[in-house]
Amino acid sequence: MTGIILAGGKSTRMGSSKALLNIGGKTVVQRVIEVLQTIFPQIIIVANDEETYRHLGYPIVGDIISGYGPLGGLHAGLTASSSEVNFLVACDMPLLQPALIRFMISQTKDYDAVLPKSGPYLEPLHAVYKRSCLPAVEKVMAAGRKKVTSFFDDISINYLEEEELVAYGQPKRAFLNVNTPEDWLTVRKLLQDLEE
Ligand SMILES: Nc1nc2c(ncn2[C@@H]2O[C@H](COP(=O)(O)OP(=O)(O)OP(=O)(O)O)[C@@H](O)[C@H]2O)c(=O)[nH]1
Repeated sequence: MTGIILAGGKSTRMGSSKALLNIGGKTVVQRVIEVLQTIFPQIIIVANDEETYRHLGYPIVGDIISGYGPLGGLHAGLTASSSEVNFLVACDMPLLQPALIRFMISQTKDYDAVLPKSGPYLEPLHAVYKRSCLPAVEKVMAAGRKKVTSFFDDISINYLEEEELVAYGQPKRAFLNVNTPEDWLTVRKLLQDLEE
């Protein structure tokens, strides 16, 4: 199994790289890696500025087709991966929970993807995608479609409701991501409280 970290974004709303925000001596992306390391023998970082992430010591691949946002990152990650089962995660989710991820992985049988829900919302950047998704991803990208969900009609998906997920952790907290300086204030406080 492989953990694929998406780190090819622009962090426009934050104004500086979200992945490199530091709290307690650890950056946000280091916190993502710390959790993935406990589960995945392989980790791939999909980023377009290799230098920023080289210090982390994991393989870095760039988008093969740029300008497609997280969908392009998924495409590059699945193409580089040698695993059937892949967990895709954004680089800005520092509160990941291993038990939740393990549960999601255990639900992959007979499906191309496992998508958790938070209330009515899908969490496509905290989801399992098998390599079997690649043809569908390539097809929508060839048609110029950029939404990360645009290939979902062409694959089989196991949707996991929040009610199922709460047995394995606190999904709302695990899905928290840091888009703006205000988000960072909230998440940083949460991390501080958890680590006190
Ligand atoms: N590989 C890759 N990852 C991307 C790309 N765009 C966004 N991501 C990643 O996808 C996740 C979600 O990205 P967003 O928060 O929607 O976008 P962002 O560009 O990082 O931030 P904003 O500029 O503020 O919208 C983050 O982990 C990003 O690093 C891309 O074009 N390629």
